[in-house]
Parts: sequence; structure tokens; C-alpha cells
Amino acid sequence: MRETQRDIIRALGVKPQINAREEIESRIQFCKDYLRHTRAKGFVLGISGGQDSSLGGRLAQLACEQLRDEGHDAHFVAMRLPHGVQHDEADAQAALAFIAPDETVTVNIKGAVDGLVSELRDEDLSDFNRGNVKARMRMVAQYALAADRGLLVLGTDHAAEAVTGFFTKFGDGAFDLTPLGGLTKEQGRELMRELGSPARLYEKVPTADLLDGNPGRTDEDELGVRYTDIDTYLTGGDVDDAVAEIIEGYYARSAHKRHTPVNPYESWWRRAN
Ligand SMILES: Nc1ncnc2c1ncn2[C@@H]1O[C@H](COP(=O)(O)OP(=O)(O)OC[C@H]2O[C@@H]([n+]3cccc(C(=O)O)c3)[C@H](O)[C@@H]2O)[C@@H](O)[C@H]1O
Ligand SMILES: Nc1ncnc2c1ncn2[C@@H]1O[C@H](COP(=O)(O)OP(=O)(O)OP(=O)(O)O)[C@@H](O)[C@H]1O
Ligand SMILES: [Mg+2]
Repeated sequence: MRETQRDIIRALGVKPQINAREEIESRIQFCKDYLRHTRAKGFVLGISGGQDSSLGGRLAQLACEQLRDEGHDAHFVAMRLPHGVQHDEADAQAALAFIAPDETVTVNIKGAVDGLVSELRDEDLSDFNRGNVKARMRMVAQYALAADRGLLVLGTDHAAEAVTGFFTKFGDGAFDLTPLGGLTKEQGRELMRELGSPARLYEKVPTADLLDGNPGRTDEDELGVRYTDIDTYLTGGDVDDAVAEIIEGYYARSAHKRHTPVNPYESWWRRAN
């Protein structure tokens, strides 16, 4: 195994193999423990129709149900946050049916995104940068609801995204806790199967779906590397040197996304590439 590969695996806490049932139970327990520790009243999470939020949402719903059975207050709010009309709304509805959340709240973020972009008076804001505004607007919506209801905001960050920094800083990268930390994409899929999810939710091609000009653009197309290769790398397997170098390049460039913002007392960034 490459030395950098070993360091990354350790830093992200990836296990080469998992027992899906045990992972489900420990991650639900983590959500329950954290909620009780903070005395918050439950969780909120944006539900897109993709694998990650379907998994995170179902784990959160199960955690809240178990807490209620144990006599505690706990409530899960699934947030639908379409930008206008979502091309794969049917998948989002299938995700909601699978999660069976205590409550669903829908906020169309398009008006807020358009309003902000027009106030910026930057006619040339690229589709790419506008996409990151969408991800941050979803964060704003979730935190507004969380504050109003005394909830915590869940994230869906996991090892296969953390390694490349493939998330919007302070957008979907902003959350109070993520139950999926350390998992590869395939391990997430194993948990979905174990939870009895419909196949369409975990067989769906991953997409950030942030571009007006290219709806449903696949993550793999944008990244230039396949999740199967990222997963192989993260579980200690061999990938082509060229692939490993792409992954390690992403990891180095995105270090700032895996740290709290720097201040004059910090020096980690001086040792980073
Ligand atoms: N070295 C450094 N130290 C501290 N801060 C640094 C920095 N370099 C950039 N920055 C800051 O970071 C900003 C760039 O980061 P960011 O705003 O995140 O933007 P960026 O990384 O350029 O774009 C986000 C990427 O994540 C993908 N994404 C987003 C959302 C969801 C998903 C998904 O999988 O569903 C994927 C998206 O498709 C895109 O490729 C810069 O504008 C700058 O403010
Ligand atoms: N249209 C949307 N409605 C609600 N939440 C969204 C939407 N798009 C993105 N999100 C939120 O942003 C998170 C990051 O998106 P990401 O694409 O990584 O996850 P996903 O869509 O759940 O799964 P996948 O990565 O397989 O597409 C989602 O997990 C979800 O919480
Ligand atoms: Mg997605």
C-alpha cells in the first residue's frame, strides 16, 4: 500500500471491511447519544433522492423512533429543497417513502438563489459558482428550521467524498454531525441493502446535481475518477498509480475543507501541499 494511502485511510477512519448490521446499530446509537448529550429535540436533513441522504435520513428516523420508545423527545424532519422543479423528483419521493420521516418540510430554494445572485449584480456568475450558492442556500434553510425547532442539522459527508473534498465548503459541508463518517460509497450501499431500501435509491448514479446547464451531471464525470476506484483506494486495495495520484491530489488541495478555519495560532497548513 502507498504511504499516503495508509495515512489517508487512518485520517478518515475507513475500515477495510464492515458488518452492515453492526454499522447501522452503532451509527444509530451515535445519533441517539449525541442528541441526548446536546438535549436537542431531533434532527433535520435535506433529502435529495440520492443514496447518501436516503441512508442518513433513514438512520436519523430510526434513532428518533428508538429514543421515543425509550421515553425521550425526538423528532426527525426531512427537508425537500428543490431548486425549481427537480428533474428526478420521483427519486426524492421514493426516498421519503423509504425514510418514512416524522415530518416533511418543502422549501423551493430557487427564489432565494435568484434573489441573492441578482443582488450580487455579477452577471457573469458561472453556473458552477451558482451551484455552490444552491448548496449553501440549502444549508441556510436547514439551519433556519433547526434553530426554530431546537433541532440539529445532519450531514451526509462520508470518506468517499471527504477524501476528494467533493462538497461545497459551508454548503453541504456544513452540519452538526454526520452519521456516515468514515464509510465508502459501497459500504453505504451495503447499509442501504441491509435496511431494506428499494434498489433504485442505492443503484442511482451519484450526482451533486448543482448545474442548471447540465442537470444530473454525474460526480464521476466531474471528478474524473470512479467511486469504485476511490473505494478500492480507501479500503487499502491497489489502483493504478495515475488514479492514486488524482485522489491524493484532490486530498491535498482540499485539506482546508477538513479543518476548522485557520487562525494565527495554527500551522498545519504550512506543512500541507
Ligand atoms: N487553501 C485554502 N484555504 C482556505 N480556503 C480556501 C483554500 N482554497 C480555497 N478556499 C476557499 O474555498 C472555496 C472553494 O471551495 P468550495 O466553495 O467548496 O468550491 P469548490 O471546491 O470549487 O466546488 C465545490 C465542489 O464540490 C462539488 N459538490 C458540491 C456540493 C455537493 C456535492 C455532492 O457530491 O453532492 C459536490 C461541486 O460539484 C464542486 O466540484 C474558495 O472560494 C475559497 O473561499
Ligand atoms: N435537491 C435537494 N433537496 C434536498 N437536499 C439536497 C438536495 N440536493 C442536495 N441535498 C443535500 O445535500 C447533500 C449532499 O448531496 P450529495 O449529492 O452528496 O448526496 P445525495 O444526493 O444524498 O447522494 P449521492 O451522492 O449519491 O447523489 C445531500 O445528502 C442532501 O442532504
Ligand atoms: Mg446527490
